[in-house]
Amino acid sequence: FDYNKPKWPVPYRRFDRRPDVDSFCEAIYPFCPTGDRDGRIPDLRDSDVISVYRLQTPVWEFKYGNLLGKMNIMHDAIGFSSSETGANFTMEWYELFQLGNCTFPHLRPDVYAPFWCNQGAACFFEGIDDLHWSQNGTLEKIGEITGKQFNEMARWVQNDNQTGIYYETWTVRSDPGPNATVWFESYDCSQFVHRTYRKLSQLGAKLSSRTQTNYTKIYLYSGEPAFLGNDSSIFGQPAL
Ligand SMILES: CCCCCCCC/C=C\CCCCCCCC(=O)OC[C@@H](O)COP(=O)(O)OC[C@@H](O)CO
Repeated sequence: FDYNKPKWPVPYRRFDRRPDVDSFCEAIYPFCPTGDRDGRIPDLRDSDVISVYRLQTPVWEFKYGNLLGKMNIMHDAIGFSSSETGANFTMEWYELFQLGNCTFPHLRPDVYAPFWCNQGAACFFEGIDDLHWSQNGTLEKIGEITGKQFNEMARWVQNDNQTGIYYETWTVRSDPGPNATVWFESYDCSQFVHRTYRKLSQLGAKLSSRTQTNYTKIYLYSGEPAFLGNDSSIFGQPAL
């Protein structure tokens, strides 16, 4: 235990590689249908000038319009537009098996521990669906970056995507008050957008929004969590 490191929030756990998904997990909609199967991101010319866009729309907007937007349940993404080629791109991070699977586990008859289908991943694809983002949300230019900065960001996204695997819907804190302790941060679409903005800023990009940007959080309030052990020590699944 490192007494110099704050105990809370518990750091998000990263992994060496993304595991195969269990066939038990079913997606209602295919994940990243028009993105590259291996998550590749095209290399742009270093001298290119890329416009960067803040994208926001209600979760499931393509199916329910502004329904969840009325409850401020919003999805966040980033858009890019190359001045040299005119190509547009959307980059977002979301669940492989939808939000419900990342918010609540399954109880399976043959498995003692709660079973999660909660992988999330980055999705990069050509095109920006202007209407999808602008009609109930936001599509705002927030800056320009060079092709070189874009390419370095792309390499960072691919490593981030191989190590940050599990979507976490809940932000867990001690109480609703302003001085609450955060026990666990969420790990969702908006966190990816924040990490990417931070990486672009580290690469020297200047990004700014003319309007206040609000991000969706759902809170779970709890006393100080105690570590109980891992699944096998808690749920005692006999060796299969
Ligand atoms: C049986 C359904 C149960 C649903 C339970 C949901 C309970 C949680 C309630 C509120 C959650 C608030 C936190 C959600 C953060 C949303 C930000 C985010 O991570 O969005 C990612 C996805 O949810 C967005 O999904 P889509 O709208 O499908 O967008 C993907 C689309 O853009 C692909 O092109």
